[in-house]
Amino acid sequence: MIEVNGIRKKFGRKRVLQDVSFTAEKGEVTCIIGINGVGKTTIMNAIMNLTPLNGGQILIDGEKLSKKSYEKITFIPDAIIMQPTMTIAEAMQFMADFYDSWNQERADELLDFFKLQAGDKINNLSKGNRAKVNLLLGLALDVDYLLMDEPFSGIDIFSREQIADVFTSHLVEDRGVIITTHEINDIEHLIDQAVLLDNGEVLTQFSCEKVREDEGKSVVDVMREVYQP
Ligand SMILES: Nc1ncnc2c1ncn2[C@@H]1O[C@H](COP(=O)(O)OP(=O)(O)OP(=O)(O)O)[C@@H](O)[C@H]1O
Repeated sequence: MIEVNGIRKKFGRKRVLQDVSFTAEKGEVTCIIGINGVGKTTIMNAIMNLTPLNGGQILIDGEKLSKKSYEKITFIPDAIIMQPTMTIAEAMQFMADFYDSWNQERADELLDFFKLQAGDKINNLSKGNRAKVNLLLGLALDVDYLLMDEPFSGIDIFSREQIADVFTSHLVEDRGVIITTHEINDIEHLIDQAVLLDNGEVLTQFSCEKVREDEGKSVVDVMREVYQP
């Protein structure tokens, strides 16, 4: 489990995270929801230990963040970081050379799943296919937790559906996934836990299935109540 306990972050005088706490379990997709600029990326960076905090702490499976955390967790940014002149096969080879946790079998399966051609140059791919390659490179790592910043942003409906399908497939399996979004509509069906952020604070965290079953509400219904009381 990833436990975010009361984290605080200031940039200069600006308080971006006031007191943020939530948990993300293995085998679940946890979605951090909030408008632009609310601090979602800052939270992801904090979990990856890429930004110093002004308070609070983050535990992964009960342990404080350290270099060892990177064996358990990976961050999939919202844009591909590979050289655009590389082919998909070259990008996969680069990852295989760099990461011990690279799982070639899963990478080949993902290539198939997303109907990508290994010989295609990243430069020549559509935005949707680039997003799929980006996801492939992250999902092919054998790590327990995957962090993704806005994986559906600016992608056409068909690519979005294919990307959504991977979350419910064995390719994500029992791993823990944290995604951020400011646009919940298309992905509501694949998230297990929702964390609603505003003004640098978590307004509420809830199980989407539980509110659906107990109260007959969708995530958007809860968002309306919380953001527009
Ligand atoms: N390195 C930085 N220096 C100064 N301010 C920063 C820095 N990084 C982020 N901020 C500010 O912190 C706030 C939160 O930024 P963050 O990128 O975490 O928001 P976000 O919720 O991910 O936004 P978006 O949905 O637009 O990606 C913003 O007001 C941003 O301008």
